[in-house]
Amino acid sequence: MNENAPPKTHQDGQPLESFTINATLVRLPHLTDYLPHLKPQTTPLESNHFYHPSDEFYLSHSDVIIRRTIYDLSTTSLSSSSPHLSYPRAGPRKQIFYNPQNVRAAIVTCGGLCPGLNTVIRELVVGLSEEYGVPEIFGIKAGYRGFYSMDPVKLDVKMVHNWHKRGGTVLETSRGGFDLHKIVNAIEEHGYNQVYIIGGDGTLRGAVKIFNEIRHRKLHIGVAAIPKTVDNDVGIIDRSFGFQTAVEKAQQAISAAHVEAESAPNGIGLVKLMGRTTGHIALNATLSSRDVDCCLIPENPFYLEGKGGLFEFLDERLAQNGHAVVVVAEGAGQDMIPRTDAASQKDESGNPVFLDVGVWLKGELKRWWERDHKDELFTVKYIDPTYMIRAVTANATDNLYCTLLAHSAIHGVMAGYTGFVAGPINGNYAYIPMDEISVTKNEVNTKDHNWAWVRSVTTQPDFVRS
Ligand SMILES: Nc1ncnc2c1ncn2[C@@H]1O[C@H](COP(=O)(O)OP(=O)(O)OP(=O)(O)O)[C@@H](O)[C@H]1O
Ligand SMILES: O=P(O)(O)OC[C@H]1O[C@](O)(CO)[C@@H](O)[C@@H]1O
Ligand SMILES: [Mg+2]
Repeated sequence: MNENAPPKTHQDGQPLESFTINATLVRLPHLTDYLPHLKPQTTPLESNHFYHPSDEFYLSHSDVIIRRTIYDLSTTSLSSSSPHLSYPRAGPRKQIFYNPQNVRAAIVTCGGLCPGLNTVIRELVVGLSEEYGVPEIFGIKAGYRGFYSMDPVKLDVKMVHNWHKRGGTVLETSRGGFDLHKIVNAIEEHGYNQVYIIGGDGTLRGAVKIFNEIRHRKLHIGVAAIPKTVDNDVGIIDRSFGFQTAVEKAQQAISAAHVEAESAPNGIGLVKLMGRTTGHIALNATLSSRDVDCCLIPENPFYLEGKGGLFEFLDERLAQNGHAVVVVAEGAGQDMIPRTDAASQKDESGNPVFLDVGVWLKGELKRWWERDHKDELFTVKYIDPTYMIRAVTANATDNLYCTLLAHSAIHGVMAGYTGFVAGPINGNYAYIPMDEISVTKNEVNTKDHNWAWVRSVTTQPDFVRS
């Protein structure tokens, strides 16, 4: 028998040419779970003269998106134990669970800025007003705390018409201030019956609590979240909005670092990029730039001294090329930086406050050169673009993405779904239960091809001590 011959069957004995996946449909919470007498009505899209809905236009329970599309047939059991999950496909439903005329919608943005926030707000307002004829839409100011401590802003289509051309969030945002009972009481008191929450992992954890409390109180209020994180650290979805814009913006900093480094004897250009606990921005900016000699991310701890360390690598690179560019994600190397100020280790949301790895690394590089190469010229130019990569207008791709996210969320809430997140899975828009997505984390997989590609492009060490 030829052991190298390709197998004819996979693990379950099915022929490789045709196989069956046993997928489970993830159930989304629906208003009728706790309001069984709620009656549906026909969507106003039927009579919207811009639409000519056919049966294919509408989606139903049977339209699903399978989460996982990549399998190794020789090792994966397709039919049994581990469930292959599928999610409801996002889009308009023929039957909705609101009279749009009675909808009072609230929109809130929480956490850090991200390119595209204003586009999502704009499209929520435009979609609710123009597709469904919703008369009352309110913006909650300054994140979660705004529900109970500030007056809302009434939003209309005219007001938001050019918001997609602005960075930041016109509604303002903040960290901290999550008080569950005050928030849900305020939602009830203001009569909001649809709540759209735009935010990252922390925001999603808060949104789950809001949804659970609303369900506990059996209120006719739909809650949808739209995942926002410039770090791209939310799991399940393909990527988060604004991430690509941030990667694009980071190119300017890397190019400048490269020019500075090239223009000096033994020049090092050091760029710190956002990425609290994940290195997606640093990784993607490195791969798209190709000027980078070494990319340091939290998922792949590095060290400075000795064999296989950063200094040895840079020594060789400077000897070869006369310059080098290092990109470091803000969350990398934190365990090596001396920390003295115990008081400010958490921000208002409870996130760890990081020490400046760029400033620290610049100091370490200078100390190293002074120690080992005292008589040779050397310079480190440190560029920290921080907020410049996120406080910008979304690019065209992200603007389109934000538009589709907002419209997906509206269709889902109108259809009675609640406690869900709208997001793309394998290029198609799906509804994902909030509690499921809130516990996921999208980290850089240092075992996959992308990270190997970074290593082969930069030829940097793997920082595994031998
Ligand atoms: N576990 C939690 N339960 C309830 N609320 C939370 C929780 N974690 C964070 N929040 C609230 O969510 C809001 C945003 O959280 P955070 O500042 O962590 O930003 P984020 O949503 O993770 O976005 P990003 O990290 O992209 O800036 C804050 O108001 C915070 O108080
Ligand atoms: O200074 P702020 O607004 O708290 O935000 C900084 C953090 O927010 C993010 O942009 C998103 O989590 C991180 O990359 C960064 O650490
Ligand atoms: Mg976060």
